Amino acid sequence: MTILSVENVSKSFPTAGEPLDVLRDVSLELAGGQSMAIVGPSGSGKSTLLQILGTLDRPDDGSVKLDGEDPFVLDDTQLAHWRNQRVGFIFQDHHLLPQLSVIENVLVPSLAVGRASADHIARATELLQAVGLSQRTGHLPSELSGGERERVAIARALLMRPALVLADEPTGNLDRRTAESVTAVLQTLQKENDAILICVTHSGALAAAMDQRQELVDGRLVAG
Ligand SMILES: Nc1ncnc2c1ncn2[C@@H]1O[C@H](COP(=O)(O)OP(=O)(O)OP(=O)(O)O)[C@@H](O)[C@H]1O
Repeated sequence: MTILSVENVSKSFPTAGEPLDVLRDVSLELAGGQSMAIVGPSGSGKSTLLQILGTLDRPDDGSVKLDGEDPFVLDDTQLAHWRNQRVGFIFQDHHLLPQLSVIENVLVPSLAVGRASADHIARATELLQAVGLSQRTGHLPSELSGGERERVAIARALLMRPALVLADEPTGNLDRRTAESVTAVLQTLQKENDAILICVTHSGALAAAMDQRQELVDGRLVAG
């Protein structure tokens, strides 16, 4: 079973005055199939933590390991490959490519390793069925509702069977009912794939749906 192990991660940003200590000794451990919400006020460092967990930014101190492997020892090319294979990202504004169809968007992570294979296409088709969009695979993102676009983003995040799925406000732009159904889809797919899911959110409903809740307070994680 996959284990995500985060130990004493710290991160500061320079300012005109004293450096801003955004994360101080953040530690957490999650196993495959588990989910965690990270809550906290605006500016408390939630996105910074998610960026570090996704290896898009590096900690100043501490370690992030997936199954005992430290991705930060890799060079940039190896790290990009590792991230593509191991981490799925879901953003509030979905980041779909407007000129690509729904299924092409889902297949984007497979393009980093060459052409989409028949297996990738079968997986994308399955995932689009699971998120309820099997009738919309040839449509453009502009032809979908906000909730449907977020479902495409969820399918795309899971294409490569990542061990870790990171979501930044995945329901932030959605009305309550749509948010509930998107949360249910995300959770079902996360559990079926035995992935670790970490959601950064201001939404009490999304946080309540996760197995665990942690709050970032003064750069430290406290049980929420
Ligand atoms: N690259 C950077 N350089 C300097 N300061 C940064 C950088 N990235 C983030 N910060 C600062 O670090 C703090 C934490 O930002 P972060 O985006 O992680 O907060 P957040 O909790 O995700 O906020 P929100 O809920 O509003 O998205 C903020 O004060 C922000 O201005």
